[in-house]
Amino acid sequence: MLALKVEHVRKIYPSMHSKGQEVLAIEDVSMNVNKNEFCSILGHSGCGKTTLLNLIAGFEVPSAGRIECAGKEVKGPGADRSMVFQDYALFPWLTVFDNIAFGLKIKGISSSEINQIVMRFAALVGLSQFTTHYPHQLSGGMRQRVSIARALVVDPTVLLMDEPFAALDAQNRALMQAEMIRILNEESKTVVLVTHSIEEAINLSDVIVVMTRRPGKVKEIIRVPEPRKMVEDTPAYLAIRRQIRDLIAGEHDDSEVR
Ligand SMILES: Nc1ncnc2c1ncn2[C@@H]1O[C@H](COP(=O)(O)OP(=O)(O)OP(=O)(O)O)[C@@H](O)[C@H]1O
Repeated sequence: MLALKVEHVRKIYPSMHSKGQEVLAIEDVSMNVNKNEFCSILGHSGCGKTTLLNLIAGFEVPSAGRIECAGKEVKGPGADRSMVFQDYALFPWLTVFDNIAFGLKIKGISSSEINQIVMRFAALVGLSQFTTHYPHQLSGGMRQRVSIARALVVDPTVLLMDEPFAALDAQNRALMQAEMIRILNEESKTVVLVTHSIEEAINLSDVIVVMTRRPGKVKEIIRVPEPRKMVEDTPAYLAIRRQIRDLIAGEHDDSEVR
């Protein structure tokens, strides 16, 4: 079953530098993500990865094409899609509990039910002991766990993640990748992840979309042979990493300002 359908999507922005000019960010992007699949988007800086994610989130409107989430056309932000940002985007004046509860309070759910759901998701991300803490009292990895719990608590059809682990050091990044696999084993979800890391994409994904340089188009869609079970440095792992590296390295700079 399809969770997400992106059909021939184009995005043109007005240029931030030259008045009257336009930037063609992505062109004719089509991709499907099945329910409970993990899809990563890889490509050079500026190829339009965040643009694509923002279009799926409904923060931006496509200049052409169409996006559907669970069969419904995306026309703006909605509770069926939640986003995890690189900088966590937590509310600093709210506790961990209230940050996680935020989306539920908007839905008008009773406080006893909210309590139950928040504690379940706090446990899922390993923060049961920290629900009364404030974001500034937490490490980067813990803040990102709060952000993931806050996004999952509303039971979105698609979880969108924009370089969620990029601000973490290498050790915490590896830890969060392992945590993500554990969380998804307990709480099946459709995920679209934007990342710069080929290894992160291989470790987490069922499917990897490699984009061309700007204007970003789909260069290749690669299925990971053994999703979330690939062992680093084995021949199969090295082969897929080489394939993706070659695809990205083979990209010449054909960026244009329209
Ligand atoms: N709001 C905007 N207005 C004008 N141009 C924009 C806007 N947002 C993005 N762009 C341009 O669109 C292109 C794609 O940007 P985008 O941030 O989507 O790329 P990216 O692949 O996510 O980059 P990075 O990997 O560096 O985060 C870039 O040339 C960028 O300058």
